[in-house]
Amino acid sequence: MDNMGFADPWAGAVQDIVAAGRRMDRFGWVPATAGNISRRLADGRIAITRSGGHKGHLTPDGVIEVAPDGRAVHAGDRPSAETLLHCQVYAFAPDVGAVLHGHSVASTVLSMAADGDAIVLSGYEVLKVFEGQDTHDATVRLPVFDNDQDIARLSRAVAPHLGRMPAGYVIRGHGVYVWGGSMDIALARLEGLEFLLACELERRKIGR
Ligand SMILES: CSCCC(=O)C(=O)COP(=O)(O)O
Ligand SMILES: [Zn+2]
Repeated sequence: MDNMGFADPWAGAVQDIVAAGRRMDRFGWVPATAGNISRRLADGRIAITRSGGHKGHLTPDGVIEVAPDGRAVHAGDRPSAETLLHCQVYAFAPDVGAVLHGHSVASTVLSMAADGDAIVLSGYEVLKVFEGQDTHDATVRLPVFDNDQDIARLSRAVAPHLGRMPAGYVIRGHGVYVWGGSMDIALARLEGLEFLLACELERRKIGR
């Protein structure tokens, strides 16, 4: 039995991914076929969404297995185009159990408007959703990487920064990557981060 009561851990991971997709869709973070979602099982297997489907309407068939190097375990399966970005987080952090990628309006707009290579979040109570933050009186730097259709090259740009990302990161004009020890933790971080980005967007609209 896993912690969700599933006798088959793979079925539990699939269910986590299907439910996460629905939740992200409710917030409007996975428009059209955008976004991708993965889960690492206790035995090291990685479950990830197939490329191209709507992540708010996933069925168990929309989730497939990839090896740690990102290749599909079963011939003919086409995993997310961004699988390498998930696998690099799992390789870097053995305690991570879920990785989420969404395309919200706030992350897309703010990353395109960012002057430098980060979005800076300061003074918000919700910063406490991130590991190591226990006060609103803090500044969290959300790194912004230039978008790249070459995902292997993009993953190489991200790699040196992975140890310094309490809130995940943003790809410019594209979306966010967030992770956590479990799917629930990853979702809570994504929700917290998206709340903060929405606040930042509103603040800039009113110019304060
Ligand atoms: C229409 S979104 C373009 C692709 C993308 O950025 C994305 O997140 C979804 O790609 P996937 O291959 O995981 O479906
Ligand atoms: Zn994407």
